[in-house]
Amino acid sequence: MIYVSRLEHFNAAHKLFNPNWSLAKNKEVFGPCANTNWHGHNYELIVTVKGKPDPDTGFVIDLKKLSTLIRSHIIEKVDHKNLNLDVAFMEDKLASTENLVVEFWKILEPRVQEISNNNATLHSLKLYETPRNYVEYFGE
Ligand SMILES: Nc1nc2c(c(=O)[nH]1)N=C([C@H](O)[C@H](O)COP(=O)(O)OP(=O)(O)OP(=O)(O)O)CN2
Repeated sequence: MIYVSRLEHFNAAHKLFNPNWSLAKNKEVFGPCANTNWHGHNYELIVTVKGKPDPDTGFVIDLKKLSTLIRSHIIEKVDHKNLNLDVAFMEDKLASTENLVVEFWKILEPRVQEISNNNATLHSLKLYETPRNYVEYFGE
C-alpha cells in the first residue's frame, strides 16, 4: 500500500462562538478566538490517499486530478471567506479546525474514489490552523 499526499492552502476568517452561551462565557472559554469582529488564519490542508500503483500509469492517483478536486470542492468555497457566514457546509457548526476537517472528509471521500476509478481511497486529512496547531482525521 502506498500513501500519496497533496498540500493545498487557504486563508479564511472566523470566530469561535457558541450561540447557546452568553458573550461573557464565549470569551471565557474561547478567549481572543471569540473576538466579535473575527480573526483570520492561513490554513494548510494535507490530503492523503492510499492505494496500489496502477500498472499502466505508475500512479495511485493522478495528483493533478486530486489537486483539482480539492480546489474545486473545498478551496474555492473557503478561501478568502468567513467560515461562520459564507460557507454553506459550516452553517450551524462551530468553526473549529476539528469541525472543518470532518466536513472536508464528507466532501472528499466519495470523490477520491470516483476520480481514481476506485484505485485509491481517502486515508487522512491533516489541517493546520496555525503553524503550531493542527488536527488529523481518519474518518472514524
Ligand atoms: N481544539 C482546538 N483548539 C483551538 C482551536 C481549534 O480549532 N481547535 N482554535 C483556536 C483559535 O482559532 C485560535 O485562533 C488559534 O490561534 P492561536 O492561539 O493564535 O494559535 P497558536 O497557538 O499557534 O499561537 P501562539 O502564538 O503559539 O499562541 C484555539 N484553540
